[in-house]
Amino acid sequence: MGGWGWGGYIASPPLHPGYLSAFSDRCFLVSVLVTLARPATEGRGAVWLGEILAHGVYHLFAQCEPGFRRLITLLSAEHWSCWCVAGRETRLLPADWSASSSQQGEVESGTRRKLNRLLSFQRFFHASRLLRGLASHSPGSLHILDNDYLGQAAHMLSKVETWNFDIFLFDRLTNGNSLVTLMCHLFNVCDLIHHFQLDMVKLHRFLGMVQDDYHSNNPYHNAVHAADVTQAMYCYMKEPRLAEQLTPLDGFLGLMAAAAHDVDHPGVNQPFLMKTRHHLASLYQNTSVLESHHWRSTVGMLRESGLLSHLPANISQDIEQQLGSLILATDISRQNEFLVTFREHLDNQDLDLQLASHRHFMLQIALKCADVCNPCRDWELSRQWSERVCEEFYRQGDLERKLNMEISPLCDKLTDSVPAVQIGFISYIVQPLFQEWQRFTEPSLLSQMMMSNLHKNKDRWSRLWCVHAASETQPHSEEPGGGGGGDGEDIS
Ligand SMILES: Nc1ncnc2c1ncn2[C@@H]1O[C@@H]2COP(=O)(O)O[C@H]2[C@H]1O
Ligand SMILES: [Zn+2]
Repeated sequence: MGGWGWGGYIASPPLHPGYLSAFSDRCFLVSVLVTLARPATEGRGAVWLGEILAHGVYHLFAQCEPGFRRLITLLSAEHWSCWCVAGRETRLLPADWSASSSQQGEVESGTRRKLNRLLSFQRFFHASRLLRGLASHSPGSLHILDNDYLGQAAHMLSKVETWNFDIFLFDRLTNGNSLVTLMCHLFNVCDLIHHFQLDMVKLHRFLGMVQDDYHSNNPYHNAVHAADVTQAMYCYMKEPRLAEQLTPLDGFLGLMAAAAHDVDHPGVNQPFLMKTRHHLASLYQNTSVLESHHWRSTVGMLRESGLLSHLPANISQDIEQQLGSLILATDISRQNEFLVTFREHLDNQDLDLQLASHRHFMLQIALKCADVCNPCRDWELSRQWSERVCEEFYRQGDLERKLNMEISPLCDKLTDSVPAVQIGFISYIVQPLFQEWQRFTEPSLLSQMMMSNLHKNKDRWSRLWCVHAASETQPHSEEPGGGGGGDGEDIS
């Protein structure tokens, strides 16, 4: 059961040529574009899509409209700011690009005309997806559901603050739109739409983009996880000690950060990105690589949707920064840093939630709790998350095995069983954090219930681990790691 590997990052591992296969086509495309758009090509003034097409990736364009949002985010992070579309050709230009006056004039008028039409460009790809039968779930697809389903979903929403809220069922009832539906509901009940004078169309567009940018083929890091974390975050922000002090801005930030905190997660972890020298790892200098990407992608979508465009620039900038600080706090390698500070505050009893900085710290802690709260759910919900997260780890491990790379901790399906991974995760990550959370929220029925679930679930995984260990010694042992739920039936 040893070998708990949080934070065991690999320093400067070798580049493996096959690493791109770990990513979706969209990630691959962004990788190609960013490589081609690097300042090394600056001498030529522009990078033409035609060249990229010549690399044989055109078909990827048609599938990857969210990639363009990320691309723009990434490029703007690297001071590439000009974007224009001319016929079938797209140029990516550095902000300080200089060229002959005729070229420049052509580009400037093209830019003026086309820049504002980025959304039309996106619509082109949406249309393309529709034509090829690849339409994704969108908020608009809700109407195809039977009224019974919508009625049941609405009924669930009326109890959205209950801890045994079944997000998997809710996702089915909303036809895969759990994140959008949940967020719209919570924004309504928290009066955020009215308070911030939000445009409902823009809000829907933003939430639809966020939901679509989660990878639905990830077993764990998908939009349902985001919805689950958002529901938990809402429960935590309703804890009396916090709720009494939170401002509408805090509520807005907490829910937005929860919904977007893992957006565009590739289904592999930071060490994997580092050892395969993925462009995101170098862009963010091997530090909070995924979290930085989640944040920058969120900012890109916020700006693209125009959701905050009616607010003064200093306010929207502050919101973007605070979202960053919240999302970056979910980096699990920073767990100890936050835990130590949290404990110190509780020991010294010096948390003053009238201070914006202290409220922000508590939002960071609440989001961290929400992100790892799945072992505190009812067994049936908790077990599903455990199996999903391990499945994602094992996929990474299988890929590493295939690529002859060292298999990352927790990712080897042949040695890291689901019960063993769960016992380690609960003992080293979840329990220490929730013990402090319980101190902070005391007296809280929710915290009591979560701690009770946590202990029961840990006991159950321990029993399953014994069953698993015993089966390992039998001549006809079962496939390791599989069917935690099935085993659960045997021992209950
Ligand atoms: N039940 C679980 N078992 C093991 N690891 C988990 C579990 N739940 C969450 N995690 C890990 O904790 C991390 C918290 O941040 P992420 O959601 O990015 O990724 C999560 C997983 O890597
Ligand atoms: Zn997460």
